[in-house]
Amino acid sequence: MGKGPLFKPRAWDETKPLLTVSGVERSFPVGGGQLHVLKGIDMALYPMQLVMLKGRSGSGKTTLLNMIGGLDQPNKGEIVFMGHAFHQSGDDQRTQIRRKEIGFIFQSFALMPLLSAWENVELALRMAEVPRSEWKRRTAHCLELVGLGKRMHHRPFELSGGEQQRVAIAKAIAHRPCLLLADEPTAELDSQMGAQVMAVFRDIIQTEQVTICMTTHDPTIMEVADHVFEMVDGKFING
Ligand SMILES: Nc1ncnc2c1ncn2[C@@H]1O[C@H](COP(=O)(O)OP(=O)(O)OP(=O)(O)O)[C@@H](O)[C@H]1O
Repeated sequence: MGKGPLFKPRAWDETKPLLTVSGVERSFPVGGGQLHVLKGIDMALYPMQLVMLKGRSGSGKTTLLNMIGGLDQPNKGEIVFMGHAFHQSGDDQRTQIRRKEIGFIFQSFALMPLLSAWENVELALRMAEVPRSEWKRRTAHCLELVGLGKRMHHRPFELSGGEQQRVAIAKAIAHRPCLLLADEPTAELDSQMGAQVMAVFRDIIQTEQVTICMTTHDPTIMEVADHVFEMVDGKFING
């Protein structure tokens, strides 16, 4: 294993946003017309915040999350992430920034079924081109962080839904992103497992100094947010 600190602490200025969304609009061509999904979104994410997006099904939460993560671009408006203008940059440029600085978690856990928890996390490090010499230490650290120190060599089918989601979290933070985006991460879990996942989120915000932006429908989950944005008809009704 490597020597020295696992990583340098980040020098965040917590008063400066990590990401800003200004006047963002997004529509999709549907049946010869345009479906206006986002109609002028403004938001800011600050370092080490836990932010939630709520809104009825189809209100545009996933569409917004995709744009924040650089997977899609707005028709109008600006998205600036750590000084990078996502609304003006090309696919390759956004992909590079995303690989380095952003982690994704989905409702279904997106694990490789034949690989153990350990191998799943290692795969994420390989994909992010983290030097091989760091894999062992980082993998052990991430799995311990999500409370799976004793289940490192289990494969997904040998783990509960909550444990699988925690492997997915370990995988998403392995390359040490500063922004973690999660689309309904607790939707397939019972309330106890959902609460465990939220406790892990709270923990990694501190230990990894990461910002988390997630969507949810669950009012009890929203109680632990630093800020909740509510989307109605393509706009936020609170700021
Ligand atoms: N690529 C696309 N082409 C056409 N329509 C799309 C596209 N992506 C999303 N939409 C439409 O935009 C609307 C918003 O979808 P979105 O997935 O963002 O909603 P959501 O709030 O995340 O919903 P849910 O809570 O059900 O996940 C929906 O009506 C959807 O059908």
